[in-house]
Amino acid sequence: MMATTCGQPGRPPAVATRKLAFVTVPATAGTARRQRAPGPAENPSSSTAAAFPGQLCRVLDHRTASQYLQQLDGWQLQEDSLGRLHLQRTYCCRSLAKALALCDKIAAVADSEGHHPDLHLTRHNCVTVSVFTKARNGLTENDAILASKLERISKQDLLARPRPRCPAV
Ligand SMILES: C[C@H](O)[C@H](O)[C@H]1CNC2=NC(N)=NC(=O)C2=N1
Repeated sequence: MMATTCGQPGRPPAVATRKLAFVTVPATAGTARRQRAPGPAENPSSSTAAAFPGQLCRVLDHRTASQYLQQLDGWQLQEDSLGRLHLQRTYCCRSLAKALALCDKIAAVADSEGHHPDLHLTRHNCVTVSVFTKARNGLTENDAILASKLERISKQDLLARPRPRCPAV
């Protein structure tokens, strides 16, 4: 099911569910309930596939965003030059080819979700992933869900091996 994104004319909300597929909405997120867009065969694995009319695509403040961050190991909150919050994480890979293979895996998840990160190749083998909702010019629940799904990508064969620690002298 083609994902829809924030800011599009919302279709009439269907059944609301509280717990998002991959992240738990912090209690302080208010009473906003996630509405799932009706669809011929709702794709449960594409949890950002729901239309987010109105409040559900509300921009998260720093405090709420920080609560999502507690469930996203390795991710950070970054503010860009326009003051917009992004979820950001850098993966360093074994080679440029492996970094591009990781980008390919990320792209497949993003395309299936209809929600996309910015990807930056740095230091020849590192991929910095930056996620925010462009249609809302800020961070929304969709971004936390996408980050959570990117964490589930199998990538151990692509990531740089941890450097052996020098034995204590
Ligand atoms: C038409 C298309 O679904 C929209 O442009 C989607 C594409 N992917 C997206 N990705 C992100 N991060 N934010 C968006 O607002 C967004 N909109």
